[in-house]
Amino acid sequence: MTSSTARVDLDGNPVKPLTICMIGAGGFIGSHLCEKLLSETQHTVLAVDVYNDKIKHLLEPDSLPWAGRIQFHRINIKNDSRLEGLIKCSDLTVNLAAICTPADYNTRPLDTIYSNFIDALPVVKYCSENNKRLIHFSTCEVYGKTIGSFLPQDSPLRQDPAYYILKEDTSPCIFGSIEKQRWSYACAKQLIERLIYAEGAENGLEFTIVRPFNWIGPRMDFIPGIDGPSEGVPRVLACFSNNLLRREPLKLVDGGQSQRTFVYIKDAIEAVHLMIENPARANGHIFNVGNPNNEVTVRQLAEMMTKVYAKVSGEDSIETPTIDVSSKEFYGEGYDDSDKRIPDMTIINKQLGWDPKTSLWDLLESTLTYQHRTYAEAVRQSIAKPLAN
Ligand SMILES: NC(=O)c1ccc[n+]([C@@H]2O[C@H](COP(=O)([O-])OP(=O)(O)OC[C@H]3O[C@@H](n4cnc5c(N)ncnc54)[C@H](O)[C@@H]3O)[C@@H](O)[C@H]2O)c1
Ligand SMILES: O=c1ccn([C@@H]2O[C@H](COP(=O)(O)OP(=O)(O)O[C@H]3OC[C@@H](O)[C@H](O)[C@H]3O)[C@@H](O)[C@H]2O)c(=O)[nH]1
Repeated sequence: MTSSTARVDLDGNPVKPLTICMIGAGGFIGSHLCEKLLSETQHTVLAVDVYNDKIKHLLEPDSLPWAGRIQFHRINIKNDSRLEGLIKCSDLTVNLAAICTPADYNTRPLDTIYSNFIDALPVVKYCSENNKRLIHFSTCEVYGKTIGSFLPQDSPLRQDPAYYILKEDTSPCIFGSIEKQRWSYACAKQLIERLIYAEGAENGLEFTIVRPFNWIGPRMDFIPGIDGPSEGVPRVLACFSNNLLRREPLKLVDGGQSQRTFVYIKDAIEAVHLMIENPARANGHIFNVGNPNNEVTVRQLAEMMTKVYAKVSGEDSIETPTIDVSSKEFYGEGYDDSDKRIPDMTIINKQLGWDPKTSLWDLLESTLTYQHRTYAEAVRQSIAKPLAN
């Protein structure tokens, strides 16, 4: 539903309709952000991406209530002179474009570094030179490993939040050695954060940096062999969904001992919406966006997804629901992992009053219902095909 009433910001001031240049709009987060902005605001989106499959439902047909408020520009930001013009005619640029799947970090480190640092440079430059506001997507991976992970296994300090909670303004960024190429992504993201921060300090760039902590939900990544390459390795939600759809054991990398906090995409998009409409509260800040209450080990995530999938599909789970696999076998040489990621929420709570709401069980239930509806039949057919030939 398109809102017709005047919107107000958190301080009661009217929000005027903005033109937003959204780079990477065709991806997982971009598709949800486009949906939100089109259905609940009067803002206009200039959607930039090389793909538009995930936002096709927003672009066609012309009779959609928001027709005229979204334009798709098929642009590769690596080499397209149209980008500056789009940034110039927008009030705000949101940059989501990146290679951001861990399977690429150690196997395509050059592409990863170029995508996350070099390709983002012109975006920052055009915003700074044209006095345009920038919301840039970084990552929780900039924190790397926790301080606690370097303590002896039996140290009581490991239980002390001071050794593991990740705070925007005080936590260090702790990466592995250079040959652990996993950190190519985090390091590139860290450097672009530092560059944006410096543009703010020296040239007055109005910026906000977002550090997402494992946002998950419908349309995340792809199902290998269905809407992505058969040999592709997406992020964990899609890997486990693929295993469940194919009735294969879920693969636990190095025993699935790493811990993550997962936040529902729809909760997280609320936070970005608040940043967009409250520049006075968001400018100059780096925000963790995650759900500290949804922490699990990867093994626990696998177990919960198995239970939820059985419920939503009506199929019993297989006899051996998980198997262990080494990280070398799964990701190849140079993989390394973040041990634990709990976001401190003080800053976003104080500035924007935002809190995540959805429990892990509930967000998995709605997400796996979507995965089942969207993919179960296609997977069934792809499994049946080789037998028929
Ligand atoms: N999803 C998460 O939990 C998460 C966590 C941490 C950080 N992030 C960051 O958020 C951003 C968006 O992530 P996502 O999960 O939506 O990923 P995604 O891969 O679904 O979306 C990224 C989009 O950028 C586009 N893109 C990449 N390079 C481009 C280029 N050169 N020109 C034009 N378009 C290009 C891709 O086609 C894709 O549609 C990324 O910067 C990522 O690093 C996401
Ligand atoms: O099939 C799988 C896939 C993944 N995993 C494990 O599950 C954990 C989470 O894996 P993800 O693929 O979601 O990736 P990570 O959480 O490590 O990094 C992500 O976090 C933040 C973003 O910047 C990126 O989207 C991505 O780098 C890792 O410990 C990984 O080793 C499995 O055990 N099995």
